Amino acid sequence: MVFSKRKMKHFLIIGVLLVFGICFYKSWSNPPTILTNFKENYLDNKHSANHQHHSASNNEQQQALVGNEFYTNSNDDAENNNVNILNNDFKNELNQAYKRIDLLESKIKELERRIPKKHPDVRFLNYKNRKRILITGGAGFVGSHLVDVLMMQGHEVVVADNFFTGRKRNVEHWLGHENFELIHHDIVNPLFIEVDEIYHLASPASPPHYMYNRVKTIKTNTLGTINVLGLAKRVGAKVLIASTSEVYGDPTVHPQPETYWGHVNPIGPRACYDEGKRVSETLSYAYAMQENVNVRVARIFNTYGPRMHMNDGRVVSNFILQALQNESITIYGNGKQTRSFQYVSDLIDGLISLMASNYTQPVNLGNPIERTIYEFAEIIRDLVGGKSKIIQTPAVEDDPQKRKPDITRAKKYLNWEPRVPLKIGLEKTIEYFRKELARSNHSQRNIFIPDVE
Ligand SMILES: O=c1ccn([C@@H]2O[C@H](COP(=O)(O)OP(=O)(O)O[C@H]3OC[C@@H](O)[C@H](O)[C@H]3O)[C@@H](O)[C@H]2O)c(=O)[nH]1
Repeated sequence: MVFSKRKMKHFLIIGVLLVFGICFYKSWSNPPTILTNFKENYLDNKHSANHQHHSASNNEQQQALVGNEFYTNSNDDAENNNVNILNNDFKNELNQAYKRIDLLESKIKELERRIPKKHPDVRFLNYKNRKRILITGGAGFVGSHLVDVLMMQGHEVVVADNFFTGRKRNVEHWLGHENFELIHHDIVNPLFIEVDEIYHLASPASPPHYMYNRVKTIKTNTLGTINVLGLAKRVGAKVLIASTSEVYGDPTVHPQPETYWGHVNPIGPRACYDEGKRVSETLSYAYAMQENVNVRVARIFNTYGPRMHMNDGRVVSNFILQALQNESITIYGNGKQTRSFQYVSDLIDGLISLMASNYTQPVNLGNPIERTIYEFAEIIRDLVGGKSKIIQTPAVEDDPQKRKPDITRAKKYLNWEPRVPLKIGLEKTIEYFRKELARSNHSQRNIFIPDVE
């Protein structure tokens, strides 16, 4: 049988209408559970709302329809329970989603705070006056403050750091600046770059840090210094070696002038650092005499200030953190041992003056105002204003009993002396640690591990 095109079209339309009709009838007479509930309850509620609550506003009626009561009016308990569970699950999920959004927002805010809005305005130096300066350990406490000053002066600064005690955070405000470069490099391995000056600060400096891996501390101060002096020799750079008051050991001369040869235990727990620095000085003068390398040696005394590590372990950070948290302030030994503390900005001025000078012998850089460790604990407790007790714990081995720099040389050849009073410097440092504590408590609370798949 042959149908015309027109008839075929009619059959097709009738067929489609039939299929739709059957589907519609089925879904209305036997709809899924939730639809059934909705249909019945909607009609029931509408009916009772019309008859019993004529005065209720439209708003109230709507709330009755969409709220929990909507489901509790159902006759089918099992279905009703299922719907309640679904409803609670949905609410829980929604609450969790809100919490996650809150956490994400606080995380984003924290990240935004860390993105520098704009680099600090540095001075412009012309090609003739601008130097390319390498700072080993430039992401550390002292190094990063030196970076700031040299960058502000308009120089090009290259930081090489292995981030053992240094932190990217200390220099992150310079990342992306055209005059700044950060290299993840351990100076125990040679470095081949072109520079005019080198500040060699790379080495852990706090006793617990330098004792943590003694062999590595010796390598850094011997092989590391050889690599720096070799680089200086190759490219004709001037180099400043960061030495330490620890080269005087537990001194028998007081205060300590640079001419004093020291009193060091070569096999004691501090030897990796103090003997390491003594070899570092020896290497510097060997390269100066034999290879004509232009060296400067700074003997740095106890220094404190912002950007010290929370886990630094030295007396200033320990006492401040203990006082801020109302914990006991722990003195190692009887507290009669002395130290002289300089603020970090004074040290940076001294380092830059020494590099710029023609003076090639070692120079002490430190604050000559001496205090016992017990006095120091009291000063910090009073400045912080807490109620910490001051307690004594066992003395540490080979702890130098007296230390105070003779700064006659620095005054004479560098025209340098410390300017920041202890109280002012400590207040800035306390403020820094207060913020660090708040920050670490905050980030501990907000540890966020996304579980989105
Ligand atoms: O919690 C503490 C920490 C330290 N101390 C004492 O405080 C004094 C200073 O100790 P630090 O650990 O701060 O530093 P030290 O003077 O021993 O060594 C420092 O010397 C000069 C720098 O070159 C070095 O950075 C560092 O080695 C020591 O007598 C130490 O025993 C405490 O009584 N309690």
